Amino acid sequence: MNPSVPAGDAPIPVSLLTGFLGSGKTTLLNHLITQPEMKDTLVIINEFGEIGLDHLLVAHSQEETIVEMSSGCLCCTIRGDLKKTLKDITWRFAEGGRRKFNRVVIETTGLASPAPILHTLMTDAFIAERYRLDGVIVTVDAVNGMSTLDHHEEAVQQAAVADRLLLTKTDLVDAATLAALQARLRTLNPGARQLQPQVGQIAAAELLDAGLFKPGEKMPDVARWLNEEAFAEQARHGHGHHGHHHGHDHHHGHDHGHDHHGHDHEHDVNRHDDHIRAFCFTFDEPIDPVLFDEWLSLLVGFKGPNILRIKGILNLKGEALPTVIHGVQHIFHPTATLPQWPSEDRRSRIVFITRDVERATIERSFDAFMQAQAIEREAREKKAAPSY
Ligand SMILES: Nc1nc2c(ncn2[C@@H]2O[C@H](COP(=O)(O)OP(=O)(O)OP(=O)(O)O)[C@@H](O)[C@H]2O)c(=O)[nH]1
Repeated sequence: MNPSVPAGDAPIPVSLLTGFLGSGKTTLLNHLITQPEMKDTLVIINEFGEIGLDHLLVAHSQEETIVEMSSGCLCCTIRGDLKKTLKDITWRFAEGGRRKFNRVVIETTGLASPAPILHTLMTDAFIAERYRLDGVIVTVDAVNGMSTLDHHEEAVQQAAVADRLLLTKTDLVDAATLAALQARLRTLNPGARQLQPQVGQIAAAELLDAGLFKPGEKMPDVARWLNEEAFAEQARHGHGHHGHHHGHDHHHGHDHGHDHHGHDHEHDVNRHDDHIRAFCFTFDEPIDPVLFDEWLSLLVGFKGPNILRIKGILNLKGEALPTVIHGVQHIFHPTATLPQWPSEDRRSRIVFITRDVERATIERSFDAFMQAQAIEREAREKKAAPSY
């Protein structure tokens, strides 16, 4: 982050709304756009060229339809390239030289992993300078959620990178079904806040400003953002990643004509989740910034696609102030220095959500790297020292 960027030019927060087909994204958006908090928000509905998605808010979803809501929220549907749209809108939605929006919500089709969109936001120089990811909001249908997670890896990936997990259609399931889904999602992604909109009804404030930096806020709420407590809590309960809901009958008794999973698929349950790990690392001692950077580059170089998300606060040697890191797979937001430590706790803390990467692998790679570097340094120092 560049602190010299004047406040007026602060990057525009972008929320990504995604979730499996029919999980309630449109219903949610229809409620959101009427709220005063959404004034000056540009909602982009990115259909990736798909047809037949019937969006209530745009009666005829022709290419580039733009609708202005009475709340002041602007909505447009795009079929093309999101990158191009994000570039175009900075001037297309301007009046008298002033941008007409100060926040963007992107709703995307439910079938994809969100990683490519997150990468677009973080890597394209033009976009990364003007926009910043505020949060990933994922709708999970309480009726079909279990089955969707069982059968579609993209759904597992969506849940794993979410900042907010919205459990929709909870009115249609019993308490045990809901509890099992909540527990499964908590295992996948302990840090995400779980919320339950009722037929799309939820306050926009619950979803927006999910990122580290809030407009107008000097000191970000690191504890809320990192939520490492939730990771620790999850580890204490210790059921890690295996079939904690196996014994439950998540048949919910409603016949929606879709539910033929259950007993005969029991062995398949959780097969995608089995790959996902969520854990938090702490380092008591300040970390050498150069070594840390090298280690992290190595790690993401080898394991990049499987490191789904990293968030962390670092105590770097020689730095009085904490540094925050935030990455999605091998792509990192520019690191930021916070104006002060958020609490007495000066340890470095990093939360990881990974796929097929064990906590021990990361731990060992860190230790091995640091040790190897220490040995090399010692050897160099010996060489340099005068011999008597
Ligand atoms: N009972 C109930 N129905 C809901 C709820 N939320 C959404 N629905 C219904 O679920 C269906 C699908 O919702 P949509 O909002 O269209 O879902 P979507 O994710 O936008 O769907 P796609 O854009 O096709 O991926 C609609 O018939 C909604 O009315 C809820 O909380 N309770």
